[in-house]
Amino acid sequence: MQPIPDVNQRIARISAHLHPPKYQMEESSVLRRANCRAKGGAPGFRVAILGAAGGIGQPLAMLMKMNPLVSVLHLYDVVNAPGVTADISHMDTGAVVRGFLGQQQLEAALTGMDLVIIPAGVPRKPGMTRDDLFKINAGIVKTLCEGIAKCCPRAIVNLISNPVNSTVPIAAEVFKKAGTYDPKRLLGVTMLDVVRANTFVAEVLGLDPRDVDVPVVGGHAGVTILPLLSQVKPPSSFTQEEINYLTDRIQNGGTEVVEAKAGAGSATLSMAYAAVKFADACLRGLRGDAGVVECAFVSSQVTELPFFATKVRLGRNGIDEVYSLGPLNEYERIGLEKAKKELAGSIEKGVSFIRG
Ligand SMILES: NC(=O)c1ccc[n+]([C@@H]2O[C@H](COP(=O)([O-])OP(=O)(O)OC[C@H]3O[C@@H](n4cnc5c(N)ncnc54)[C@H](O)[C@@H]3O)[C@@H](O)[C@H]2O)c1
Ligand SMILES: O=C(O)C[C@H](O)C(=O)O
Repeated sequence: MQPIPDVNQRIARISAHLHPPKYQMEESSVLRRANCRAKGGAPGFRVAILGAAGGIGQPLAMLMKMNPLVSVLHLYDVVNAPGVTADISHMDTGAVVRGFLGQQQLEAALTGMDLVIIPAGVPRKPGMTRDDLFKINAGIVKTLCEGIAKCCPRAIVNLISNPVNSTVPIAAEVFKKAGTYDPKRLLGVTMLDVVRANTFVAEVLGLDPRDVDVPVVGGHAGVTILPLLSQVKPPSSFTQEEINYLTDRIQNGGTEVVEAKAGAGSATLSMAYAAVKFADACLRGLRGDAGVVECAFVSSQVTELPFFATKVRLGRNGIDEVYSLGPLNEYERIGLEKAKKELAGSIEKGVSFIRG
């Protein structure tokens, strides 16, 4: 007996859903939502994660799917984006999730985005510096930023890929070349240094880390990571031994994780937590919340260097204000000179990569 036509159509539809064409995740997920009358268009921001299938990208995607400020979440990677997208999309939170695989889907992933978070690129192995990642990650960041300049030039960009001290200048140069550069919208993510500093200082002081605020300035590698222990809140005093221990541990927190993972990568879970904390601050700023202040590596006139990490106030257009360093003690002034020396070279390396 011939099946009646509308049963045939239903079978075809179900079969298409069970066996979606490999490179058409976007179309198949739109179809599925249409058929199920999924509710889209909830108020909120559109966020893309580039490198979403990686060690940072996956927990970051999960945490962003849980963020009530996010209405649309685009997950882009050159591998495994379909699996991560299918998995995350089953979470019963508001954001609509769409996956994008490979360079040919980059533009679709970026179009219309308010915030783009970039954890794409290779991580360190024991014995490597972050600068050793430049060779591979510089090109990745360049390509992704060219896509941003073309498809969502007004998006806020949170750049995680290392070496941050060079990749942020690379991104700025790409945007300048495209005529889209807005220094208020490009932020290198140094939040993990603050998260670590809060944790380690709280341990020493015997406090809850949630009650501690440590400004960390400079950049995101070794001596360029400069915790300002004289400005810790609540106001606290430390012995010289505690200052040496804390400064060293905060500056080498990344290496501590790289060594403990013994070849299996660098910080991913604490980084995803830090990235979400920072992205949430950017989204609250975009929403118009007052007094949203976090540390980030940004275009700056605080020192003679063109980029520097300090506290910044986030608003509807990205960075509303870059704060000065505040009073430093002698130990911090010496640290600042060391940090600036190394930062100058890393920034120049990023700029030259684009300018040639
Ligand atoms: N800023 C920070 O505080 C901080 C902290 C931790 C790690 N990181 C850096 O973040 C980066 C990612 O770390 P991870 O542990 O997630 O690495 P990972 O290797 O686990 O994941 C990286 C992901 O990027 C993807 N990728 C590679 N090339 C791409 C491209 N052209 N377009 C899109 N995606 C691409 C890979 O497929 C992979 O899924 C590293 O450079 C690491 O050093 C920065
Ligand atoms: O240390 C690394 O290479 C990753 C990251 O920059 C970190 O600080 O954990």
